[in-house]
Amino acid sequence: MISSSSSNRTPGQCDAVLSVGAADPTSSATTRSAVGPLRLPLKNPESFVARFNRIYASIGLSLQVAENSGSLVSNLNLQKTAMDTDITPESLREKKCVPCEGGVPLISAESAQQYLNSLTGWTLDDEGKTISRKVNAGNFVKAMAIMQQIADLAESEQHHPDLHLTGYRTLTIEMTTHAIGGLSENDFVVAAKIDTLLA
Ligand SMILES: C[C@H](O)[C@H](O)[C@H]1CNC2=NC(N)=NC(=O)C2=N1
Repeated sequence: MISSSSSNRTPGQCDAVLSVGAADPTSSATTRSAVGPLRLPLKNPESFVARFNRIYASIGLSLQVAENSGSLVSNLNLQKTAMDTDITPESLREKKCVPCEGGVPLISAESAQQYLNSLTGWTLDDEGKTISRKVNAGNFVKAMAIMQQIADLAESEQHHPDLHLTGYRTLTIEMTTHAIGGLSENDFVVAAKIDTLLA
């Protein structure tokens, strides 16, 4: 039975480790992983995790959810060290967004800070749910052209920013994952690719 350990959690929320390249996220063979809270469906959370692992095993992904609080803490610390060294502008640009209608890991504000180190000019909002970058495009026509480039990128990734053009040339780009009401790795992947567009 999957249970969430802490009383301030919303229903269905647990700690989870998502690994690439190893079935056992605590194994030294694990090369890449992301950790953080995950909101599970309230009905049949076990079958959600089992189905996730069946579907994504073919591309080396595995999801592990904490059964209780204590045991995962040391694993999380171990994974966090591995994850911090994995995030680079290059590694983010190489990734492709994961189709998302919920069920992707939510990235904590603390992990978001690690990701931000690989981006240019992006800031995290106070709630830790959105990252944004403000750009002076020079003039209105250039701002519109940048918006179109970002739109093409977002379509190819199937992950979309909120774009605000104000004061005729100031573009504010916001990334959040609407399906989970916060940040997922998709936001940082698109942000890194936008950085390349703007460089
Ligand atoms: C299936 C498809 O990936 C989803 O509907 C996408 C589309 N683009 C999206 N973009 C963003 N920013 N958040 C989402 O949750 C989202 N959902």
